[in-house]
Amino acid sequence: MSFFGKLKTKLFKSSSKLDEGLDAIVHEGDGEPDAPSPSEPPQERSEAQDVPPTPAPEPPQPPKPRAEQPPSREEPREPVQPAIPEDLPRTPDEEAPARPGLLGRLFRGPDAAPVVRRTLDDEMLEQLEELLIASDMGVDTALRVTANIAEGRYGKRLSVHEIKTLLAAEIARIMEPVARPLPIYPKRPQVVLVVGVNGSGKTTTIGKLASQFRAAGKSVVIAAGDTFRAAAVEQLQVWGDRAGVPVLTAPEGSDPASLAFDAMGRAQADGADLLMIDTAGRLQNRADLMEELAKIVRVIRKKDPDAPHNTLLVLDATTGQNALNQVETFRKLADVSGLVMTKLDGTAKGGVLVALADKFGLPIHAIGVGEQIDDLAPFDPEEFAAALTGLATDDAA
Ligand SMILES: Nc1nc2c(ncn2[C@@H]2O[C@H](COP(=O)(O)OP(=O)(O)OP(=O)(O)O)[C@@H](O)[C@H]2O)c(=O)[nH]1
Repeated sequence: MSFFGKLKTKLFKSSSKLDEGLDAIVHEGDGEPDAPSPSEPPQERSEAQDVPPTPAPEPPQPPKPRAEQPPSREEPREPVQPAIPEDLPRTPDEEAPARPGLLGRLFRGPDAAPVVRRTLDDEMLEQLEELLIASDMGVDTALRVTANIAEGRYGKRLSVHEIKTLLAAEIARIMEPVARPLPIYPKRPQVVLVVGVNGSGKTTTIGKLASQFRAAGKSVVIAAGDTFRAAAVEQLQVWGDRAGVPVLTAPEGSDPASLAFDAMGRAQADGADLLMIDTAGRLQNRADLMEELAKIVRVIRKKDPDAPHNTLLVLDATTGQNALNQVETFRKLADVSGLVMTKLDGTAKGGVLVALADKFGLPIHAIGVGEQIDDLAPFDPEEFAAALTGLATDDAA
């Protein structure tokens, strides 16, 4: 509940864009209110025959007590479900599902507005495609999603809620295979190399992950491998202090590979569970960066031939389609094993995550939904799809 509520709130911009767009599309066409039949509840209950057959609809949940209702945008903070793997200790309330209940939707009251529907035709499909492309889903993904929505429904009359339900199901289907927490191996230390352009949120993500692993009883060491930016090192130290994790640093301008080697030695000597290595993100000189990353990998392999065990690429959601280029670039620079998408809060570009999943199929380990230490959550496709399409907002109404 808590995470769903927060994501819903945080993804407000993305969902409102799709929300408003879908609303406009349905109302713009031949959208006519359906005559309410005596047996039909006032809101959109006839959708059941049109919602996609897979994935299966969520079972109805009882209505939540008032205190658990999603927060208003003004409400300051709400705990986010940790992004670390599920076999690590969790607090009980994290398991709570968050689907608003069928009853909640049924009991909207007799005064609810009549349902407006529009016939699904070429023009409407084109408008849907454009809307999805404008939401940063990318052309290929937008076309495929729209085609899937249209299949078997061409000529049928659909309401906004029905389209959102179909869209959310399509998005969740694309995202399902990539939603995987950071794998944890029995190997000690498990070395996690963190790469990404400057400002993407690497430092913050390392701090958040370190904090979550610490809270789960794991010992963590951080290496401040961006030795060219004193500010980056300082920032990492602040995050390390917050998380209660040692941060190994080296003088400005010194060789990051040498720091990584020392950090590996320290992590081994300490019996640390995890070593997270921050790296520089200067894409201006790709050859240098590639050599730097390759050297880090070479030296840590002297101590463990299997290291790094994970190479996390941190991407900033607010860069939209540019995130796709960054994945392509960093896959050439390093053996990227998974993604973390930051800054999904307050951006209208969340759709890029769908394009990334569709195009690369790389695991999405976690998403950043804020600047605070607990603002890193596991990636849940259904919650994300509901939040992105505005379905969550509907349900909460
Ligand atoms: N709103 C929001 N801000 C974030 C999130 N993650 C990181 N930030 C902010 O993004 C900015 C850049 O984050 P950093 O962690 O410094 O990024 P970096 O990749 O380490 O950048 P360099 O140190 O320049 O290499 C900071 O102001 C963070 O507070 C997030 O999930 N949401």
